[in-house]
Amino acid sequence: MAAGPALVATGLRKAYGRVVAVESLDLEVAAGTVLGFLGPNGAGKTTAIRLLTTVLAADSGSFTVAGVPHTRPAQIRRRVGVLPESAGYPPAQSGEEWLRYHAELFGRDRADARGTARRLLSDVGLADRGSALISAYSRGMRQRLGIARALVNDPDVVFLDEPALGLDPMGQAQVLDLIGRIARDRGATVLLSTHVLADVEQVCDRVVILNRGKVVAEGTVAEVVRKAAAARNGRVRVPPEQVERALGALAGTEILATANGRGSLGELELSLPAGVEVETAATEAISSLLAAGVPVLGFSLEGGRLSDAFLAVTEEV
Ligand SMILES: Nc1ncnc2c1ncn2[C@@H]1O[C@H](COP(=O)(O)OP(=O)(O)OP(=O)(O)O)[C@@H](O)[C@H]1O
Repeated sequence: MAAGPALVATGLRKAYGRVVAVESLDLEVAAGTVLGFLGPNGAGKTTAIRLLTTVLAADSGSFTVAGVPHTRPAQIRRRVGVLPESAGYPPAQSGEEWLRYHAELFGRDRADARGTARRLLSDVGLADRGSALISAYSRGMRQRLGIARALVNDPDVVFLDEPALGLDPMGQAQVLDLIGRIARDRGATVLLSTHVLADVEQVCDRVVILNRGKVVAEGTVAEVVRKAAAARNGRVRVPPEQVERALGALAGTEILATANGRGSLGELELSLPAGVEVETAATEAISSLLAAGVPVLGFSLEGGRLSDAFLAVTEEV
């Protein structure tokens, strides 16, 4: 594993004729990260992956993968693994034959290639199906075989373009588990392009959201949510006989509190006016309640979701 960031892109641009697919991509991804690479249809994700894996040449800009500059594409190809958006599989080969073939392409001798193929089949949960023809594999098995192929050269950076597309819930869970293990057990960096935001919340350390070929949000899931779609509503629970006193205490803060609905049970609904910073307001509300002698039995803010943040930064204006 190279020291330093796994991926760095600066001002990367690619146009297809008059369609600018990637306008100016700036990216820095620390080694070992599982990065969610998000964006609406046509945002430029697949094009960016093709650029970073040297399948396509950029119009301008520069990048490094595992410290290797884009001017050395052959060297980059040895350091990356790719599951393309629509991977093709030879139906008349077995999973093991196909993986062995790819291991040999990366220069392994026959015995080594066979060992690698068997180990990878086991890693992706296909150990007992290695000798079956790929044509007999389910879609989920094919996706896992495709991920195994992406790992055949023990890559530093693995690019997965929609790996769980079209899979049933069991297949999706297996692929997600596999992605987590690629980073944990191999120390590899994973760039995961997907539209399934719940998957991203589950496995990704960080996210990048692209829109119209540009990065429009970047950070941990929590950071992106906080910046783009922070919680604006919440609830506090106090002893029912303290509701009036609690309302009085909160009246002096920036949070708007009401005792609608479940007030008789001691539950107050809270809402934060636009522009009020969440952490500050929450701390102020709890301090005011405690200073007024009102016990706080529960306090929650309805967390903004990644999907809210995604819509906030990508919706058309
Ligand atoms: N080979 C091509 N020739 C012409 N235009 C292309 C080509 N490939 C992509 N485009 C255009 O470039 C833009 C970005 O496409 P790209 O496939 O990179 O987006 P994406 O974010 O991967 O989308 P999706 O989520 O739908 O897969 C789109 O407007 C698309 O129509």
